Amino acid sequence: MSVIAVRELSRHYRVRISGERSGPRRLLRPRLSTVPAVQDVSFAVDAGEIVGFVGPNGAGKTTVLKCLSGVLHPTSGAIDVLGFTPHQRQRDFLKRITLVMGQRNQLLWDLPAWDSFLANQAIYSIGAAEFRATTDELTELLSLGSVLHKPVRQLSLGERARCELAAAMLHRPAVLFLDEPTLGLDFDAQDAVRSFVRDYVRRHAATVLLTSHYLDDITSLASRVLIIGSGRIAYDGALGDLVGFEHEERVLTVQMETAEPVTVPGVDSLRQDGTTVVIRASRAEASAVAAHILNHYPVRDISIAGPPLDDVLRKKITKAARA
Ligand SMILES: Nc1ncnc2c1ncn2[C@@H]1O[C@H](COP(=O)(O)OP(=O)(O)OP(=O)(O)O)[C@@H](O)[C@H]1O
Repeated sequence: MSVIAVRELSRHYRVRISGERSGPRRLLRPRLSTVPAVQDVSFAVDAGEIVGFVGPNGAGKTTVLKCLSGVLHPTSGAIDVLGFTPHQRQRDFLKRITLVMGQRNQLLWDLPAWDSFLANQAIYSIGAAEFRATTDELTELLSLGSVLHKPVRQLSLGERARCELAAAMLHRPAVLFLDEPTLGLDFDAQDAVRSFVRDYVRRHAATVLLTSHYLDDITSLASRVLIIGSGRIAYDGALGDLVGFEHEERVLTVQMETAEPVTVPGVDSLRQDGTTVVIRASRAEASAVAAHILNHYPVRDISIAGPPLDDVLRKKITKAARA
């Protein structure tokens, strides 16, 4: 059963064209043009799925997430989230979703995060027992501890990001729209956010739509990806299928006994660093390349693998950007 259903969603922005008129005419009757940010986007997400939503800058990801969370009204098309029409912003809808943006700013700067949590408790009418249980759970999952009681301005970026995430989750949403949740964080903080999302989904069977330019977020959390390019969906399917589909390339990593330079006839993509040789070859050529090296050079170890998932995804995103 779909928790999110989007049918032929389009969202345009009206923007002022600068420089075409001058003086009072420019202010009174500005010339406007239409930017089609998202066009005819359709997809559905089932309960408990984590779907990665990726694409180049300006492809329309944030616009779709804002439409799904009711911040923006679609220009045309239909959206259903948990049986609600998001732009109607019904209270029961808002209590079951969250939108987390990379540039977060819901915590009050001069106060401890705990005070903002209390404000959210009132906004979402969370009962005392539920608030205690949820804050205990979030404190454990996000390792918040003493951080909650220091003024937010004294926190590191990573500590602040974890508090912001917790603040956005106090009402235990069933659907999470996460827009660049690890933006600007160091590796440890990125890991903390990822394992939080994984655990939260497991505990609460939540549904997640996640955008990120850090492809590690996508490959470590999502089993399915939506790729958007120039406002249109370019791919919707399992991550595994994407790899299988594009997976024509093989990467041979060879550990040589000596640092003697290696050459393979007909192969351009060969990098050698001392005794380590890395060769990219087509799937059809890979075994012949391996045989050539084994026959002509002293080899300590050889492995053949597909390209890293990140590479496959990156290529697909670049292709979507050009389409
Ligand atoms: N308020 C706005 N007014 C006019 N145009 C806008 C507005 N917001 C977004 N756009 C345009 O709509 C398009 C899609 O923007 P959007 O922010 O949805 O992309 P994105 O995929 O989230 O990009 P990024 O990865 O850079 O965050 C872009 O061309 C952007 O310039």
